[in-house]
Amino acid sequence: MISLSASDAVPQRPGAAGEDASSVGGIFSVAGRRQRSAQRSGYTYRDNTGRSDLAVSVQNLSVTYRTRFERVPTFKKAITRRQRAIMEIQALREVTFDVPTGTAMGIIGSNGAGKSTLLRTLAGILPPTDGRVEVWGRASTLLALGVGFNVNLSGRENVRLGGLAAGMSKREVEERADEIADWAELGEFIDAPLRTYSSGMFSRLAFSVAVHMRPDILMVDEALSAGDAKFRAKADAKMAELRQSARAMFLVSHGLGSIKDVCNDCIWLHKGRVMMHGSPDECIDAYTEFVQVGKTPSTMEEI
Ligand SMILES: Nc1ncnc2c1ncn2[C@@H]1O[C@H](COP(=O)(O)OP(=O)(O)OP(=O)(O)O)[C@@H](O)[C@H]1O
Repeated sequence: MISLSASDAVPQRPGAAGEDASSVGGIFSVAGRRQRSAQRSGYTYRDNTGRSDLAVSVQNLSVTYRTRFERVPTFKKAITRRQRAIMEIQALREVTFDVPTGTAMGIIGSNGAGKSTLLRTLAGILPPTDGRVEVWGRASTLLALGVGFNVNLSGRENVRLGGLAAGMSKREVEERADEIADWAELGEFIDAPLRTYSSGMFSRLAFSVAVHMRPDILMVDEALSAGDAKFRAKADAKMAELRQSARAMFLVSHGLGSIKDVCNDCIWLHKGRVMMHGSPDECIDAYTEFVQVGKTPSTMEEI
């Protein structure tokens, strides 16, 4: 999983070489301003009334990260002159697919395949370097756990912050803050600063905020891994419920079992390219064969 805030990488796109990735996003939920901001760059957010058949359309999408770093090759050169270097990483290469309404799409692939990058681009957090992304409806994303949270604020205050950042009005946030806090089942910790939370408590709060946005499109990136068994069961039930009401759902996971359980469509990415788009069964079969692992209980949980 990647960190949104700590990155010095810049997703490269024509005419925008200096823009910082964090300026178009950086929190677990995206709506309104961020989606409109990304709109200028090949990402188009439309309201959910535009089309009934499609939730997302991705055409020839490429994303390249550009990272600047100081290179200090020798002691002598370090004294005389620092060298600046730029590293380019092509995270997605000409990715094309459509997502009909009602789809729960699993995204699988090895480490570094481009799964999180794809999700972040669909959410409008990263602008495409090339190609187009069209999204019909409000996306609520659960990308990296707790990214965007302020650890010095209480859980309740973060709920309000998260809601506003996700594009909810102040009234909506006030109306739903208690419900979100209750669902997370944090007891009196809800009023304690986040720095006192365990990672599982963090994940409960982040998940609760994301799913209570009543998103048209829900994006989940291995978010449930930190929760305990009871929380995972509750989160699974919530995801099943959302799958009925949301226009589409995306799930990135190394747990192939959850992809199989939750999803009805799948994409297998490898080195930024789509290797296969098909049913979860087909993609998991091809992927496990490709990486030469059997479908044992442990590999279905984690590859
Ligand atoms: N902020 C960044 N700056 C520079 N390169 C990045 C950044 N984030 C991702 N990358 C690179 O982009 C490629 C795709 O990364 P990404 O995180 O999308 O893969 P992933 O499939 O989600 O991996 P994992 O399963 O390990 O979480 C990798 O080569 C990675 O090194």
